[in-house]
Amino acid sequence: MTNALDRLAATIEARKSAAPDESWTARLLAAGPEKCAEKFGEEAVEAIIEATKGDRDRLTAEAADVLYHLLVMLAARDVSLADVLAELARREGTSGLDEKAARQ
Ligand SMILES: N=c1c2ncn([C@@H]3O[C@H](COP(=O)(O)OP(=O)(O)OP(=O)(O)O)[C@@H](O)[C@H]3O)c2ncn1[C@@H]1O[C@H](COP(=O)(O)O)[C@@H](O)[C@H]1O
Repeated sequence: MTNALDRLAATIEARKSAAPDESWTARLLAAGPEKCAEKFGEEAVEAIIEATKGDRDRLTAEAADVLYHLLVMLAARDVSLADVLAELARREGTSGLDEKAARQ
């Protein structure tokens, strides 16, 4: 059984071969990775604004936009949701402080 995020990632992957006039995702992917990254940034800023205001429903909606646009940006660079989940799994059981030290 798949969850909504898995299904969304599969839909986005399938849109790589869809016509841009039939799908928003296909249009975004056709515009290139830089445009996908720009849209992700815009949606992230909108989520930040709602987080500072404190309206739960609006933040929830913006967070959904952020997740969608994150997956589109990753797909544009051929990074899969499975790749990201594997990286998160790798970090399980380690302290965030250890991870921070490893990056320095
Ligand atoms: N989750 C989403 C989703 N979230 C947001 N968006 C679209 O993202 C677009 C950008 O949002 P904006 O607020 O920036 O809208 P905008 O003002 O029209 O954009 P700009 O003119 O400012 O560039 C909007 O057109 C939204 O409809 C989404 N489009 C698609 N999905 C999912 O992707 C699936 C496939 O969609 P299609 O590829 O369109 O078939 C859908 O079934 C959904 O599950």
